[in-house]
Amino acid sequence: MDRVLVAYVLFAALAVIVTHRYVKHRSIQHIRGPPSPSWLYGHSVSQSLDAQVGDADFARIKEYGTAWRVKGCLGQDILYLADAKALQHVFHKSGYHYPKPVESRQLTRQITGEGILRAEGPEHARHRKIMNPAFTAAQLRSFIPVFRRSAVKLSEKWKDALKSKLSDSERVVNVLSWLARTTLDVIGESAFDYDCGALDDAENEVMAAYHNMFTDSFLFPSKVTMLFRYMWKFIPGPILRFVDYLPTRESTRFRRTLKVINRLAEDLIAEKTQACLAGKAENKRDILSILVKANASEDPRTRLANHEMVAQMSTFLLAGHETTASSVTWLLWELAKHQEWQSKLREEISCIRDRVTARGDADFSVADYDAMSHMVATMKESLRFHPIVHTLVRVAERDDIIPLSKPVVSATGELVSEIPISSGQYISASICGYNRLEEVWGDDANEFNPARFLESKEGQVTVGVFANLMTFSGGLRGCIGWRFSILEMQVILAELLENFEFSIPDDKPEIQRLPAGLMVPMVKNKMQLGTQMPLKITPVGGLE
Ligand code: HEM
Repeated sequence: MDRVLVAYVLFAALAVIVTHRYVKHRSIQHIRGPPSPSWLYGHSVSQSLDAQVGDADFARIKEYGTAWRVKGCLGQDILYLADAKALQHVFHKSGYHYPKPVESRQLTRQITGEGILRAEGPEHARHRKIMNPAFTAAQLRSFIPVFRRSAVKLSEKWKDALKSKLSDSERVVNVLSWLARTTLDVIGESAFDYDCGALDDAENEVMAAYHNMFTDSFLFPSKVTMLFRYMWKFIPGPILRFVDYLPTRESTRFRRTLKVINRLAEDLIAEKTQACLAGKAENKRDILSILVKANASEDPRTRLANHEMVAQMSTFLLAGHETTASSVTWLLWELAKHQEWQSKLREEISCIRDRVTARGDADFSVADYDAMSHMVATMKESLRFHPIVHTLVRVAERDDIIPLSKPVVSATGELVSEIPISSGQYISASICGYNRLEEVWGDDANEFNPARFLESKEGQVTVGVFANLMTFSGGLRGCIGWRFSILEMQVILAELLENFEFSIPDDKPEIQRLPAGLMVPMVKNKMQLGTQMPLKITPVGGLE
């Protein structure tokens, strides 16, 4: 039965594709790109097996320039862009005319429900308007004690563990897993005023629901999965929803996760709504209380429905914990390799600590964290070097012309400084590619060098929300949580670097950047152990 259905869907899709190609008028055939290894799968298989995320894009930029053509399934042409002006056009200047394609929206719905990440156009604007009050500077400042509590707790857990671990090999910890537990506790408390308890219990329900979710569902998809996802664009929306219930690897995993998260979110929303109605939520600063209040004061026609509020919460839990944890993880790895920068950062933190003590304060303020200029520069450099969302996919809603900052050479040898495209054209924004462009970041763009961010950057085309990187994306769909994440990273890093030294373990594990939805670290030949970043930690000042 399943096979007959798949054959039917394949046939119908083929008919639509052929017709669509036939009437398509703006071809991007003149844009150069690597030869396709297979008509059926294009480059999808090789890309999903990337040993190091980004390497294929870096090589293509060298060969073809900052715009190139890659083949998807069934001969689909995908336009890859790393060019600053092109990205500015797509993400900043085109409003909602480059929505997310059906495949991304379907997967996002399965992971988070009908929340902001999936919404488009006026629906997205409505979500964003109600969520914005939860991300003001004043609101974020109020989260500092929450960030600090979890960072200090992590630090204490490590100190306790180290007391009994005296050999070098025993002092190696998987920093990614510890940081994911830390950031989950942070987002639980700041978003819901709820203690996820992840640092106290690695097996707790919420942590277990998310554990390895990206690798279980996105890493190394099968060829059938790739073809199946490609077909989604030809399936009417109401029918596509049935994908949620299929017994596939990813759908099963998403259902399991969302069931746990939705139950928790529903209980908490009911609790907060009651508190709000009873006038008991005035002093509450958590994101959910703010959303409930903002939603209550909205015109009923523009309010978020209950299922959208639930989806918002699963979005925060998901978008707000592994992202920051992974980014801090990559940064600590770089510091373990660049000991000179690590020492510099520690000296800087110590200097500011003296200033804080001299003025009689117990802890750093936002201004103190911002005064740690080497730390901020290192964060920018690490986010540039390791963008955990390495690619963003969009589809043109109408015919358009995409401008380029730097012309590319066409297949017939002409210089192309703008690319006409048809509605329906798939665009892949190479975030990792843009973040490494020599014309934007300098000749040493492929080296880790935080010093580049100590100098002011002038004349760049505006692209991203933070340090002009594409790491948090940009424009009206840029990451709403970027300031939250930056402040959280500052607090965690200051705490950890003040208390621990990080170094590469003696067996020098080879770290791979793998494409599992997010860019995840794994150790070569130890993939069965899941995502990990083993680093050796030593208390500052040595072991007691
Ligand atoms: C280093 C950490 C983070 C990175 C690299 C990151 C990156 C991104 C990127 C690239 C997008 C655009 C996604 C797309 O267009 O499909 C995005 C959107 C989003 N992020 Fe983040 N993010 C981070 C942390 C956070 C945190 C801490 C939160 C919440 C507290 C958050 C909440 C969101 C939300 C709600 C969206 C959807 C925004 C919209 O569509 O309007 N993110 N993020």
